[in-house]
Amino acid sequence: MAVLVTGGAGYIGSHMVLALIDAGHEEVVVLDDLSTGFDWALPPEVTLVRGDVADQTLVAETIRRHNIDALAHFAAKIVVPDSVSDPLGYYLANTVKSRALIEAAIGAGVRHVIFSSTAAVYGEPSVVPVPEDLAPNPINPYGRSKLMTEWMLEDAARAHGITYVVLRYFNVAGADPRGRSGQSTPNATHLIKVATQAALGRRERLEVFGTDYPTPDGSCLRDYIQVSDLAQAHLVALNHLRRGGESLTLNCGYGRGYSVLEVIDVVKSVSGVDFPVKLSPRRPGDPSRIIAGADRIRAELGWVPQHDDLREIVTQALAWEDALGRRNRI
Ligand SMILES: NC(=O)c1ccc[n+]([C@@H]2O[C@H](COP(=O)([O-])OP(=O)(O)OC[C@H]3O[C@@H](n4cnc5c(N)ncnc54)[C@H](O)[C@@H]3O)[C@@H](O)[C@H]2O)c1
Ligand SMILES: O=c1ccn([C@@H]2O[C@H](COP(=O)(O)OP(=O)(O)O[C@H]3O[C@H](CO)[C@H](O)[C@H](O)[C@H]3O)[C@@H](O)[C@H]2O)c(=O)[nH]1
Repeated sequence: MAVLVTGGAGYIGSHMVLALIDAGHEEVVVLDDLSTGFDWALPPEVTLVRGDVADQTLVAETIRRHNIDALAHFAAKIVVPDSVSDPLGYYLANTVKSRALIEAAIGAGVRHVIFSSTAAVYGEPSVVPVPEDLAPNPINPYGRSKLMTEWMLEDAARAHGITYVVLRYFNVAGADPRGRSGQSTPNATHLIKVATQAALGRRERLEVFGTDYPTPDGSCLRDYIQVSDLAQAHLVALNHLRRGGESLTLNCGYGRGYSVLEVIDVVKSVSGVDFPVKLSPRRPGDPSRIIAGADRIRAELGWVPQHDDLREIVTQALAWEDALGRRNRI
């Protein structure tokens, strides 16, 4: 039995690949078009199939050739403000292409699917921390594009007798503690990544998007989950499904929120650099606060996070950014 990881050359997918290899998993096959991912992020024992998740012939051939029983679907477009300016591009990448992938995968015999969903499906939640059974109400095309895929997967699983785990990630950050992978996307927009670049002098300054939100310091609150902890959540989800466990939808977060200004303070403190910060207007599509109700995944899967510490997350992100800068100069 082998696992197909779509988007495995990307930030989170590459950590899933490392987690599978570290756990001694059989064959790991990555399907990635390298649009935002990097082949060098993959260990040599992994098979990389370069292509599009919507190429049904390629998907079916890959699944049959490698005897794949489980699919972990990470490939997507992921930038919330881009989804506001290019909604149809996001519905194509995240919804239409996922439909094609799910159809081809089920047709070729895949039994289990783990899907990378997002806290963005909750929109501006009425309850914080957000429980999984709160009715989703996304406020941007990114969240809607992912929610539609959740629904397709749920319906297709019921109709075709397969099982799935939908993982709704909150804000993913940090890097592999052994320094093998991290967030490498050029022009990335994620707060901790951008702040570490400012600390290392690779950006002139950091902009804070909105200081008039109804939060204690006026900036947005987010629940930052360390990327290897998140990869472990996928491993336990995979084991659950292979043992015959039922389909589940689970939040992935620590259940605690930090404001944008608090995150900046931690990055300044860890790096020792007082980089310039500009207070700017709100960014389109941003909810004011989003924090995970984090109990269900622990109860259902026995997931135990190892890196629930913002200073550790920032330290890893800084180390990765530093190494990436040196690598790119070579
Ligand atoms: N980063 C976060 O904070 C966050 C939060 C919630 C959910 N997610 C979800 O996690 C998943 C992974 O995100 P990431 O941060 O690793 O992003 P990423 O951009 O680093 O990785 C995406 C990978 O998918 C590949 N890809 C994109 N479209 C493809 C296609 N059509 N065919 C084949 N490969 C394709 C890219 O080349 C890249 O390697 C996404 O589904 C995203 O929606 C991310
Ligand atoms: O330079 C920056 C970058 C971000 N922010 C702020 O920091 C917070 C976090 O922003 P990110 O861009 O890091 O992350 P998002 O919360 O927008 O989105 C992330 O988490 C979501 C779930 O909460 C989605 O899953 C999405 O894929 C993922 O990018 C937001 O309030 C944003 O306005 C800034 O102030 N300045």
